[in-house]
Amino acid sequence: MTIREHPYPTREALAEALATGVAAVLCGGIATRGEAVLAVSGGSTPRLFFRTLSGADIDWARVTVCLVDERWVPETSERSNTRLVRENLLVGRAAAARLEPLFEAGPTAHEAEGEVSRRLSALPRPFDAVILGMGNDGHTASFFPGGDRLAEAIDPDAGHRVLAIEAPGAGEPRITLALPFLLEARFLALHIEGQDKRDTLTKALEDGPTEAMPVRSVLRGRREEPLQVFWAP
Ligand SMILES: O=C1O[C@H](COP(=O)(O)O)[C@@H](O)[C@H](O)[C@H]1O
Repeated sequence: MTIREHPYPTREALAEALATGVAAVLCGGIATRGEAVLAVSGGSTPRLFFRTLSGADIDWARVTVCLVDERWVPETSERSNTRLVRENLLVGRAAAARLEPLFEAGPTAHEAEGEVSRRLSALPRPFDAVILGMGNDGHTASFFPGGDRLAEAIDPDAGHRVLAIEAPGAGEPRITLALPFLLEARFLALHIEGQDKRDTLTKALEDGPTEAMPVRSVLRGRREEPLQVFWAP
């Protein structure tokens, strides 16, 4: 896959640029399909981008937001990616958007996998925009090194599935969209900040097993359009 890099001098400038680009893609999706789907990552990096995007002039009532992965914790937990999205993206103008959460209260991630997969597979595809993050262990979404179902999750022929997954470095059980959901997106971005993540990306772009740095499944994935890498120190 071609990789196009967009370095910015500050995190604020990055958030503005990424939000402007994503807003344009969502408006395009609404114009052509009548609705748009945005899949975002959790963790700590996207907060400022979310806040910036939430003020964009979009017909948010026609936008569905989902996560690319979720930690299997309720929204009362500070670790909840859904909570991050609710508190930082689905505010202001973007409060009109519809959220399709990955977490379900009650069942385990494994038990919920079928139902969550059914809900996500019902969304219009390809998704208009998918924004990935990356950890310094080389994970993206919940494709963690050592994940018990990593091979299934990064299988390009996995189909539009959602998988429960556990890994030593993941903290808690996870649920993640499988690779095909990500690679087919109209706009696919990797959003990373800090020199450490730049160095991790440089390493991931070198030769080596995909399983050791699962972000390579995206970097090496089959896709016509480039992967847009947004980085700021
Ligand atoms: O656990 C997760 O981590 C990654 C990276 O998070 P960050 O805190 O380093 O920004 C994130 O992309 C993923 O969605 C999340 O579940």
